[in-house]
Amino acid sequence: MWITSTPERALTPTAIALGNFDGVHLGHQNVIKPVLSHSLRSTVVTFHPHPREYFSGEPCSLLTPLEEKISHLKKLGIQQLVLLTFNRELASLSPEAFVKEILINQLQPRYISVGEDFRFGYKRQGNAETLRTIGEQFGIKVNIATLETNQQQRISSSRIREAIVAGEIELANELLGRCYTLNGAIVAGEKRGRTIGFPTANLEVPRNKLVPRYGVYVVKVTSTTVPILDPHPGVMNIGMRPTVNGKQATIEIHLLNWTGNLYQHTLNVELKQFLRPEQKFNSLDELKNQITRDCQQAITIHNQ
Ligand SMILES: Cc1cc2nc3c(=O)[nH]c(=O)nc-3n(C[C@H](O)[C@H](O)[C@H](O)COP(=O)(O)O)c2cc1C
Ligand SMILES: Nc1ncnc2c1ncn2[C@@H]1O[C@H](COP(=O)(O)OP(=O)(O)O)[C@@H](O)[C@H]1O
Repeated sequence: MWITSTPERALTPTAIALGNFDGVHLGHQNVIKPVLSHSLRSTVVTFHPHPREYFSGEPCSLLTPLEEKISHLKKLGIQQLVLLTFNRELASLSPEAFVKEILINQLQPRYISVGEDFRFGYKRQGNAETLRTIGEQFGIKVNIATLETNQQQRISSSRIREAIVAGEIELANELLGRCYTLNGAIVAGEKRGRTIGFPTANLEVPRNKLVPRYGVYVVKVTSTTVPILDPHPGVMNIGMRPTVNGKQATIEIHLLNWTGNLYQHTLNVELKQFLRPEQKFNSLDELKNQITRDCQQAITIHNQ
């Protein structure tokens, strides 16, 4: 849901300012352009925690955890993110009560845009048309966006999640309209990588980030905290490292033809292609030979 709202009341329930309210940062171009008049702010409204988490009672892994969502929305020039706490009280509001108590009383929107399949209110009783009808009574224009499709199928987050879990990263990227990205800080590992000629930076992602299928990927890496070539090509292994009897899953990145220190820095890793599943090799030499081949394949793919 996207709402253009006035600023005074929008700071309840929880509003996260994404940028300068006098203007909008447009991605990396560093252009500041005033686009809104009459103090309206472009606002994205989302539920937090995710309704799926609320109903299942279990933490669920997400395509875009909150921090990452904020970063994407900032790049798009959205000025404010509003989080509605999804709890029993919110879930029990009728569609009319949701519109009046949450939207009208607190956000004061002038214009709302939702997707065709939007559902809201107790037991998902309200839909996009309901919102339009109720909105009209309050002078709010409701835009109903038609759904994007791919191969005649609706693009849904569950379809994207399935592709990521299956390692079908190119399909996931096509459906997302951008590359699936892992963000996090680089932490110390067992310092073995450097001894086999392939130092690998260990990435720590948020606990609720959906981790792709275990295996080796071609990646592109950017960072705002370290002067690496932007974006820099690399290879990434996700998994248990059976060759070295790893005890827990790690996400490790080797940057091609690069040396430097990445500890404590933050990397954004864009997944481009799945190369192969993880394997248990009989020796470190065999592993090293395979990683050499992975790097060669990655260079070919990057040059295409
Ligand atoms: C491109 C690439 C492919 C890898 N493939 C495998 C693999 O198939 N099997 C495996 O056990 N470990 C694999 N690894 C992980 C290595 O075992 C790991 O990087 C090495 O043990 C160094 O670990 P350290 O960073 O904790 O020192 C791979 C690493 C990279 C960078
Ligand atoms: N090309 C490179 N790719 C990834 N990390 C590199 C590279 N060159 C140097 N490094 C440094 O080496 C570290 C990884 O070395 P490694 O021996 O695998 O140690 P660790 O087990 O602590 O990850 C990285 O965190 C980074 O600081």
